[in-house]
Amino acid sequence: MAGGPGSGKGTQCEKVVAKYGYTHLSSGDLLRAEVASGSERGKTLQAIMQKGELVPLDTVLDMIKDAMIAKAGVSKGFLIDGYPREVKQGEEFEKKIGAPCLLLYIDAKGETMVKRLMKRGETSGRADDNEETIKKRLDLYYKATEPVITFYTSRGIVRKIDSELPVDEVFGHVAKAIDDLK
Ligand SMILES: Nc1ncnc2c1ncn2[C@@H]1O[C@H](COP(=O)(O)OP(=O)(O)O)[C@@H](O)[C@H]1O
Ligand SMILES: Nc1ncnc2c1ncn2[C@H]1C[C@H](O)[C@@H](COP(=O)(O)OP(=O)(O)O)O1
Ligand SMILES: [Mg+2]
Repeated sequence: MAGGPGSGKGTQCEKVVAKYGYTHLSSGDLLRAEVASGSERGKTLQAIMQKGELVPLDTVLDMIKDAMIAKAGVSKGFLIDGYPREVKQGEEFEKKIGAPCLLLYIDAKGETMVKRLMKRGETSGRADDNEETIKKRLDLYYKATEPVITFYTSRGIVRKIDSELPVDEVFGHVAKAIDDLK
């Protein structure tokens, strides 16, 4: 699942898991867990995330790969949230793991994403949900992540979902895209 910061990826992933039972792997959650562990590596990651930048490709890909291996025997399928964030990440994923069958592109306007993140920041406790970092994350999204969507569009696996709608309506479209796979 791809989309800008605050577009609603996490919200939709939770609903997909409830309905389909896929294994949800969020690169952001994996990174925040490493930060919460208090490790040296976590400290380095925290500094990068607080600035709204991308962490090194190898770090995040290794984390996803390890999480996938841990669940490989019992998973009904993997729902990956927040990865790839740049074309190179997609290429490396395919070399090391495999090709995705569907890319759900959760699309909201820039101003909507900013509003949602400012609101989320009131309670999230996330170091990156502040005005300055949000702006940087959004810029980086347009620069680095939108090309990922173009790349997979040329493969014919992208389903673009309008995320300006209420959560349940967005989910209706997400579920339709997943059901169309079957
Ligand atoms: N369709 C929607 N309409 C209104 N608010 C939404 C919608 N989807 C998500 N939100 C809210 O926007 C914020 C960001 O959503 P989240 O799922 O955390 O996005 P992401 O994981 O893409 O950053 C959350 O506070 C969430 O409750
Ligand atoms: N695939 C990836 N590559 C590099 N950095 C990543 C990454 N996924 C997450 N990060 C880092 C940088 C992001 O700004 C931060 C938060 O990610 P996130 O939780 O997926 O954000 P959001 O759900 O708000 O879009 O973690
Ligand atoms: Mg999220």
